[in-house]
Amino acid sequence: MVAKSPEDRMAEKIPVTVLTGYLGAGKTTLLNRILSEDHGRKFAVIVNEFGAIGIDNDLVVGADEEVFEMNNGCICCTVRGDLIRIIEGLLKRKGKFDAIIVETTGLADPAPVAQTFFVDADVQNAARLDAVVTVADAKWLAERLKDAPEAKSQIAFADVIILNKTDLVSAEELRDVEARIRAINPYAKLHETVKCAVPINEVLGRNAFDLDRILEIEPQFLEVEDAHDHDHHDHAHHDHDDHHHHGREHHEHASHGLKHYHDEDMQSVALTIEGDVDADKFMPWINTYIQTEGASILRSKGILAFKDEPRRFVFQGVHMILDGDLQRDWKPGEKRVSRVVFIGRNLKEDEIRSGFLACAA
Ligand SMILES: Nc1nc2c(ncn2[C@@H]2O[C@H](COP(=O)(O)OP(=O)(O)OP(=O)(O)O)[C@@H](O)[C@H]2O)c(=O)[nH]1
Repeated sequence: MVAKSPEDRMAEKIPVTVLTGYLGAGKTTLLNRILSEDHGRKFAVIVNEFGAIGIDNDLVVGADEEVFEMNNGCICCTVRGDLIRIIEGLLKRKGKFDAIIVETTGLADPAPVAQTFFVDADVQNAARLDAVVTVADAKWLAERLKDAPEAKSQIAFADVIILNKTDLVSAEELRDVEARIRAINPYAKLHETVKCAVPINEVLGRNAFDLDRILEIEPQFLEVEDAHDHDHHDHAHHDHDDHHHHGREHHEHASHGLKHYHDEDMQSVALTIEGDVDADKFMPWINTYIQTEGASILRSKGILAFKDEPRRFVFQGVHMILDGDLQRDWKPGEKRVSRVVFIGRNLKEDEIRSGFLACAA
């Protein structure tokens, strides 16, 4: 038997794509595009979301794919252990799929996520980080670069950048945002898109993650600390039916020797009605609320059971722009519940709660 070259061993490792991008940029849109394409490959998908209510998982299409959900906080800190466990579990079933895709929450700093593939020995032996793919919102990125350090880190760490929603900006605005991206990351392959329309081969199988470049940005990338104290920023609270989640200030902390940033001002309000909602009450409420409070609501999503409607109503918004339609039927045996989640700064939680609960049918 001939000894295997390092290249051969590399090729045998399962490629992992980390899909990142700020809240609402289009990560799920890209993921769904990848999964719906006739690619003949089988993916395992890991989805991490901030809102703790399991809506993202529901919005991912794909009959064949296995979707693993991680809802208990941000992937870059509290649940990194979960990420390692899920990946180790997947690696034991090698051969069942061709690649792993990790969709992080919009609020994750990708550095510690990427680091997972270099500091955990079992993961490192069997998986390789293929690329960090960052979806950027052409309309909002410039604003987020000013007030959200995660957004900047996502751009800095990207091997591939999908500059999405170009339909929402002028040619001049597009040049401006592109220049801002290039000032942070001159290396990444950049694609301008509407609805993340990009050939799948531009996103997967890139073999693009460049450790040397990352060490230039983040010299401590490979340093590992044993002790790992997260008590001071346990930012997921789960009370009764509703979940909320907040902090006070921009917060920087070290994890595994790596500095990373957290926007502790960001909060989410997630609410559930155990049953139907009256569409004639809900639609005017959500439209008005989003128009008046959209500046502070970065992201909104919901899956609703409308009275006398066999299909699920799914809506989502980024600031003031709302999308919603009736999608598939509620399945037999599937419990008709109505769930919404709002993510933003200084959310008026009581107002949102009373407004939503008043829409119950
Ligand atoms: N106008 C416009 N809207 C888009 C485009 N791409 C996606 N959207 C819409 O933007 C919203 C957010 O898209 P998602 O793919 O859910 O974004 P995301 O990054 O997964 O969001 P989070 O997981 O909440 O961070 C949805 O309503 C999409 O339909 C685009 O190119 N143009």
